[in-house]
Amino acid sequence: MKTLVVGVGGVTNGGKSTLSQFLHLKIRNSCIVAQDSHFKDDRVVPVDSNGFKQYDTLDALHMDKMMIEVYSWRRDPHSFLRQRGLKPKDSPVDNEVYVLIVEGFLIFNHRPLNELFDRRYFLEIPYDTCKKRRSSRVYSPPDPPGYFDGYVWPMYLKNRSEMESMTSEIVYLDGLKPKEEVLVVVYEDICQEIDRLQGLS
Ligand SMILES: Nc1ncnc2c1ncn2[C@@H]1O[C@H](COP(=O)(O)OP(=O)(O)O)[C@@H](O)[C@H]1O
Ligand SMILES: NC(=O)c1ccc[n+]([C@@H]2O[C@H](COP(=O)(O)O)[C@@H](O)[C@H]2O)c1
Repeated sequence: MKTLVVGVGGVTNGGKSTLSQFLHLKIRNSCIVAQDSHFKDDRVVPVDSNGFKQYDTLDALHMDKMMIEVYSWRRDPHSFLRQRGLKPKDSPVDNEVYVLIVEGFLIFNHRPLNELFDRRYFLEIPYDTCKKRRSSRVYSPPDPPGYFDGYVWPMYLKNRSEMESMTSEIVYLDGLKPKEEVLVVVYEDICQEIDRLQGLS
């Protein structure tokens, strides 16, 4: 049995979930761990000096719990899939590749997680598109007025430069391109890697 850990990072509303869901549907024996599911309770997320809730930092996330999930997959991907109600497909020969797709806006900023990736993709879109997409999304709690300009975008720039100082092996993807185009590029790249792991190329 072989494993492949794929990171789908990027700016908020860059298209991470869309890409990850597509990959999961297309790649056998794959599953998703999403950083979004690991936000701390709103009551414990502190407010900054401008009165904005500090959601866009690693401190707002239960990274310890997220790591436990990833380690649990690594220990036994087959059981992990079963526990999630997915049906693992075994190949007759013992070279099945299990693929973990980890998606989230700060996955490459957390060193212990960043170290585990075999492939890193990062979706980027410009400020105005990001602001527009974000304005039609409802978070819990919803963004207060001025949150994007006063907090989210400045934090994105800060987190991105921190990420770039930590790792260089990132494939940047243009999230303005049609979904199908983005999806097919990444899918083919991963398929090539799976073939390589299976000794098929
Ligand atoms: N390539 C794309 N072109 C146009 N819209 C997109 C594209 N990818 C995603 N979207 C749209 O942008 C919004 C955010 O996408 P989503 O995948 O949820 O982003 P993220 O997980 O990065 O926050 C959704 O409405 C989605 O349909
Ligand atoms: N899911 C939550 O509990 C929650 C709450 C408030 C803000 N957010 C926002 O989620 C964003 C990250 O997720 P996306 O990359 O999917 O947009 C952050 O910019 C953060 O401000 C999430």
